[in-house]
Amino acid sequence: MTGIMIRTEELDVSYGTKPVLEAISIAVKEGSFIGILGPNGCGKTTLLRALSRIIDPDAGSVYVGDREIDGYSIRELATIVGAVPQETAVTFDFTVEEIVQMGRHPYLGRLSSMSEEDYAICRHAMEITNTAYLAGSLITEISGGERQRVLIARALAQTPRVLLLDEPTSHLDINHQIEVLSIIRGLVPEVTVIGVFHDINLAAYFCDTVVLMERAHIAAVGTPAAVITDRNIREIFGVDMIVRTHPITGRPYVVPRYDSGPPVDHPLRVHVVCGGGTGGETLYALRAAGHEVTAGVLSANDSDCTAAEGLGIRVIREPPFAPISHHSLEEYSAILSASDAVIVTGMSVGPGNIDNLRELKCHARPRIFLLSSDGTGGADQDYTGGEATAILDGLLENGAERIGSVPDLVNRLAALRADPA
Ligand SMILES: Nc1ncnc2c1ncn2[C@@H]1O[C@H](COP(=O)(O)OP(=O)(O)OP(=O)(O)O)[C@@H](O)[C@H]1O
Repeated sequence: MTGIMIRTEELDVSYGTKPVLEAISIAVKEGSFIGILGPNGCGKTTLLRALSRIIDPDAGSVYVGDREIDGYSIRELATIVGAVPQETAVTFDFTVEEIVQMGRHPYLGRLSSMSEEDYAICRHAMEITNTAYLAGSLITEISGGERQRVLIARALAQTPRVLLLDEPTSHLDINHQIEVLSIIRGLVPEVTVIGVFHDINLAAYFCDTVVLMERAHIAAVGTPAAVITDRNIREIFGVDMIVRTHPITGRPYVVPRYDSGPPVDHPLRVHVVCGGGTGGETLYALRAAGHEVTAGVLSANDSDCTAAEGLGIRVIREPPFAPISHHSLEEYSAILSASDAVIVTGMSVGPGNIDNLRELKCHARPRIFLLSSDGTGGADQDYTGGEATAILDGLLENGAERIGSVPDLVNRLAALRADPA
């Protein structure tokens, strides 16, 4: 054994005259969990089919262990490679138990029947996939999610060394997705697993290696962190996603960067002074309403800074725990001068961010809206010995408006855009 469990060399596959895989070369290490990702129709299922010899390539080779896949008998290959197909429709009235027992067929002689050991292996496969309670049910009379788990049990009953899974969790609810993938993860490293995923986050969490495909080709291979980047996602899936590192798992995860709303005529330039999570909803709503939004000055480790950057909003930022620099204040001052409106959220104000309010006090020109859920327009907490409260009170005396909710703010700015006077 080479340490490589399954590999392809320059694999070409086509359906009729349509090339679907072109010169695919991958090597899957024994005992690893590989996730294949890619847009619809890029060839993921076809690659799995080639790896299980369901289809023959036009050119190139598939190796299982040290041998070319064609060198195995069907029966021998089925003892090594188990596959769970994407299409789970089963039309014959077999019981769940019978379906799972089919997984033992490659091990049975022509006339021999199942041994005690075969039954025990099937029971174990059903236990770990939580399908034992369905044993006597007809496969045609259980839910799609249950059927998916039964087909995984059948593949496990083959006691394969390689498990190929085509969207193993597509019919499963979130609880069963995690349960089934945890079970499959638990089979590693005794079993080498190759799975097609549509859920990038599940692949990132469960897989050691991710293969990103793009129209018949492999675009990237590597650790989830190396492959799941905003650039790769944008280029391959054609969608803007926010890619972050999960604070607990250390794995990448993606969330959509939802579209800003349709472009509006004469958008307002709106600056948001926020912090500590008070600004996220406002930033999102103002951007969705089509305004040109800026934010800051914010500390780089503030969740509002993360939210602004995730939304593609220009943000004036300082390194974590650094005071607001002269340079940032200049930039902030220039933005305030150019803004049509400034929103101050009901954030906590302390020595680290009081300069935001001090600077704003000097800028009478833009419309100022003090947004707080209690409608008072005050700071959530004032850690400045009253200075922040005094500045906000002064702004109100000079015409700043109190706003009690984000929808009210959006409506107020819409009115302002329609009638700047
Ligand atoms: N049996 C077939 N005959 C002809 N064309 C096919 C056949 N199966 C798949 N195709 C085509 O081959 C291409 C690759 O299909 P494949 O199922 O491998 O893609 P996929 O990446 O798994 O897609 P999805 O994410 O939608 O499941 C697609 O354009 C598809 O329409």
